[in-house]
Amino acid sequence: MPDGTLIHAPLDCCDEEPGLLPVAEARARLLRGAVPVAGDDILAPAAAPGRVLAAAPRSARSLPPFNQSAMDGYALHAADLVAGAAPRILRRIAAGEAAGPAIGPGEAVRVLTGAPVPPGAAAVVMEEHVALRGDHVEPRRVPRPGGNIRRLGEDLAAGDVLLAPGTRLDARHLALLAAADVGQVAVRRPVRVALLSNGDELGAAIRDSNRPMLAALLARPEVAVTDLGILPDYPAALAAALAGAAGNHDLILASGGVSGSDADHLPGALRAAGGAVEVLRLAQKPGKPLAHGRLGDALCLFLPGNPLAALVGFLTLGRPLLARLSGAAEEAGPAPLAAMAARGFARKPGREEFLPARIAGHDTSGLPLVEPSGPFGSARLVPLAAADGLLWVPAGTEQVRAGDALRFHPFAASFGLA
Ligand SMILES: Nc1nc2c(c(=O)[nH]1)N[C@H]1C(S)=C(S)[C@@H](COP(=O)(O)OP(=O)(O)OC[C@H]3O[C@@H](n4cnc5c(N)ncnc54)[C@H](O)[C@@H]3O)O[C@H]1N2
Ligand code: MOO
Repeated sequence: MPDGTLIHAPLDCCDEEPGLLPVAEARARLLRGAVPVAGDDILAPAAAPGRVLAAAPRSARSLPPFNQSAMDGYALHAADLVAGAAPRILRRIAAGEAAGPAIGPGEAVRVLTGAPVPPGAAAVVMEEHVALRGDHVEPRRVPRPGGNIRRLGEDLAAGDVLLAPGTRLDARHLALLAAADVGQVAVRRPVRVALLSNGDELGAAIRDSNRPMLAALLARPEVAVTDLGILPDYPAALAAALAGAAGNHDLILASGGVSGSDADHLPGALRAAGGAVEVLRLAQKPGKPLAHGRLGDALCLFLPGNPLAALVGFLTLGRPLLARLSGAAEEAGPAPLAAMAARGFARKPGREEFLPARIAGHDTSGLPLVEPSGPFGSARLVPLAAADGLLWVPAGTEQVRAGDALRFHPFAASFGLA
């Protein structure tokens, strides 16, 4: 855990600065102090998309709930699964109707997709594969035993576990829960996040772009946000706001005022409020300065002020931290896609880099060809808005050449951005 110490690495250089912390190590440190929120909500599944399961729901029924026809056709007895058979059609069963009595040799039943097949039926022959002669059916293609019948319980037995705790419920899970007749699920209560921006300049000379960006990133069913607005560069006011928020939030998320200058007050304010804080300098570009800590039961994550740096810090560290707090099983997020550099560019080695990039085309195998969407700058929002995702460049790379294999985080797939 952070111990209240402010760590100031030397500021005399930038990308070659020694001792920068790898992002993976920073993520591990943040997650070490984070446990899922305690407390469940009991909800109807339809009210719970996006929420994280706290307990494993069990199926209230077997699936399929009875032997069911998978096709429009004719249910046949095992004795009639031979060439030349011509059983008599006894009746018709549609989906939702009762199966009725058993059939014997020489007997068939007209069945529609989803209908129960009668006892004694060994297979269903599709209607396209028969000839009808009066009230007799002649299979032209003999189905294999069991053919076109979905067997009772072949997918699930009543009482089976449907989903693991930690599952973030999405449309697929809602369909399964509905089919299995699950009326209620236990989900973790939302993670309570207090969001603030820090800086005297905000709202006047500079508009606050980080708060709406972070609020949009936090606008998810498993998160409940309190917007604390813009707080001034006044340590006592900052400390009071942090102390006030800590009592009833799981996470205080801020941006600005972390890089350690005489105008950066957030880490000091957290200490003054009685919290523990660790200021990090990450081998990440953008998003080098960052602080994290704890005040009472609330975790704190202070992102850098430059908007692109705040975004990258949120995506690489804030997202996994929120996932941990929410109890979600997936923490690292999806792996980046394989991509290829559409053109070359030089860079300073030393920090792994997340560059706003666009997909310029695809190679013959479908691999995306990506290139920076504009000049880089951690305060530049225009190339970010024009990007399709973030291109990831390893820390050691000095020169990217056209055709180089790269990794690319599409905004939608990797970060859930619309
Ligand atoms: N001497 C050094 N200066 C800086 C370093 C460094 O290592 N040595 N690091 C630079 C890097 S990298 C970043 S990123 C920033 C981070 O600074 P802070 O987190 O302390 O943020 P501020 O100084 O408060 O603001 C930086 C920049 O961002 C603007 N800002 C702040 N909040 C918002 C907001 N909510 N919406 C829009 N813009 C915001 C602020 O006005 C500043 O322009 O430090 C570098 N400096
Ligand atoms: O790394 Mo800063 O975070 O470049 O903007």
